[in-house]
Amino acid sequence: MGVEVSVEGLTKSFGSQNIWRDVSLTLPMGEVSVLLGPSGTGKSVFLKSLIGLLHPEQGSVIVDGTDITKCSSRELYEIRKLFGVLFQDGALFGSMSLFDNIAFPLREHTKKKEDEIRQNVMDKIELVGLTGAENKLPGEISGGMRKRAGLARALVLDPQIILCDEPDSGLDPVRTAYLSQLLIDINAQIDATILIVTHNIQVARTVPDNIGMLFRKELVMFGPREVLLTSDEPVVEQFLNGRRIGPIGMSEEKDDAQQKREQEMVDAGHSDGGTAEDVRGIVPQLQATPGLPERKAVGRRQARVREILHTLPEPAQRAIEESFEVEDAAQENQREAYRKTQQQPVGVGSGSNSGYDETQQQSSYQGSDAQTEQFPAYRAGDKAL
Ligand SMILES: Nc1ncnc2c1ncn2[C@@H]1O[C@H](COP(=O)(O)OP(=O)(O)OP(=O)(O)O)[C@@H](O)[C@H]1O
Repeated sequence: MGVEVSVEGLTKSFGSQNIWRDVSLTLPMGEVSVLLGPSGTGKSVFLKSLIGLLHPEQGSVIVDGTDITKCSSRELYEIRKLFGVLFQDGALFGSMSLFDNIAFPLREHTKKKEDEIRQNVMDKIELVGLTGAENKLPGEISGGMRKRAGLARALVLDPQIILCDEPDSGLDPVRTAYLSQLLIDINAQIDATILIVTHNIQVARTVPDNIGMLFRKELVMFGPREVLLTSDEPVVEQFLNGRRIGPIGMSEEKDDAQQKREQEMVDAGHSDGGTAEDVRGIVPQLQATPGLPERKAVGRRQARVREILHTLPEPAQRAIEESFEVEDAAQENQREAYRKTQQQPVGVGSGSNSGYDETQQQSSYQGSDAQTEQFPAYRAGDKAL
């Protein structure tokens, strides 16, 4: 089960360069959250601050009751075991095979025997669709494969908190869709608290329970995904639609005069670079693959959000009510499909029509062959990625 991460008044600078200030948010236990923000706003710095790799000057980060900004290095070492982190570039050791890279945390942090380590590592390799590539060096595989190897390594200690820094960067849209599904399925199976940093709007719209956004050295919002997705804040609207027109510039700060000049060009018929379609608004959140347990986070989040509903903007309130209806129906389907996988098959020829379908049965997160069905293309061969 995941643990809550509570950030209060966090401020980080490098020398005289302030990155962000007074950031407060809570990653609810077992929920999936996404952090958005233009390049250079300090999203990676934020992730690194959550695991104590960087040291903010002010504020606190409470993980499982411990403030990691103030604890001893021994306590920090223990707390870090709760985390699985997928760094932006996979952060693999170039001289080690994928197998040894993925085994590294187990050899470093546990006393498991080699045959147990092998089993665990091969399970994770299969989970992310890298079977057959375990003996390759990171330099011999594609960027997308490195990313998946990094995810396998992040999962190998069965983390309670998973941090993913741009898991989709370098992946094509189809592989990104598989990765999104994989993250939701992992959440359903181990109920881990997940934070994903991404620029991918499709991921932001379909994966998380909560979304936050960093801009101009501040957290401009963080909350239920419907709040940001229905927001008419200019910065949110511009970011979601990928337009040049708005407060975000090529460098982060854009002054009023530049905004005015660009608006005049667009008014005169020049494209603003965005899609014609407005991509704000709610689309259904991804559900766990049928046959897996329901995501426990869904019910907990509904209870939590109901309590704060009256404090949210009107459009978000409406969108949340609608989301709840869709979620309730989807959860019921999920439960029903899961129940079927749990039923014992009745003897052949007994005339049973229990609906049990062995081909649908999915085993658990640990070593499931069925899990890799989420990566059929990968199973067919990893050359493509
Ligand atoms: N160790 C460091 N020392 C000094 N400056 C740093 C360090 N790490 C990051 N920075 C600076 O902090 C700022 C934010 O960097 P960060 O990588 O967190 O941005 P980001 O929002 O993740 O960007 P992107 O979306 O492009 O990955 C940048 O200006 C970067 O140069």
